[in-house]
Amino acid sequence: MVTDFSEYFDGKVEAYPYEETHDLRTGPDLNQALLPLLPFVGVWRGKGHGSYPSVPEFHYGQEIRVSHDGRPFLFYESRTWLIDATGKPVRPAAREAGFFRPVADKPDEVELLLTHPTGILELYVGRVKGVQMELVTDAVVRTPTAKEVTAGHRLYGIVDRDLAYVAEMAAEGHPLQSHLSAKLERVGG
Ligand code: HEM
Repeated sequence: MVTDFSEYFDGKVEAYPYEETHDLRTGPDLNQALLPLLPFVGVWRGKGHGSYPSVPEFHYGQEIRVSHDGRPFLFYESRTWLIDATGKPVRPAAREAGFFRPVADKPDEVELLLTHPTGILELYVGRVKGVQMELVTDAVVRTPTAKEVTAGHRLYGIVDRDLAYVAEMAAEGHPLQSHLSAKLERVGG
């Protein structure tokens, strides 16, 4: 095993040299394969509402960023925070990040790899129809300490220029059912 790396370091490295953007007016051209997913590129912010049989109803704020670097995939990240009845932040909540991958030669098909800091990895496959995207889990992988999430289903759509979605999950012995719904405004891109 190599333990002396000095021979690999022959000077300073510049910052990452390629541009990434959530704004279609700047940066690299959008890869042609991403055209069906174009409406989702941007920065989105809004409020959502959640529930589950074992969980009291909650409200949350959310920011989603969907960006590209010219290659045929989208980077996706979402941060959420619980809010009270007046909209005041209560605490940070779920966070997730991943990649949307269009399927070559099948413009209406998409794959999504999504990771959660709660020890869960979700692999979604889905379809894009106009400004709607429906995704179902093909696999869910969990660390030994994660909650028992076994399936997910998400429907995203552009509604009146906003990004709206509903998300269902099967977890902790409960069948697939609603956990989240939200509507987010475009705030960037
Ligand atoms: C907008 C994003 C989300 C928000 C704001 C949110 C919020 C919550 C809240 C407040 C709870 C109650 C327990 C707690 O306070 O932590 C909860 C429970 C839970 N959430 Fe979420 N969640 C989100 C997304 C997700 C996602 C994407 C998954 C699965 C991949 C997930 C899986 C779970 C599970 C397994 C539980 C526990 C259910 C049980 O114990 O029966 N959540 N969530």
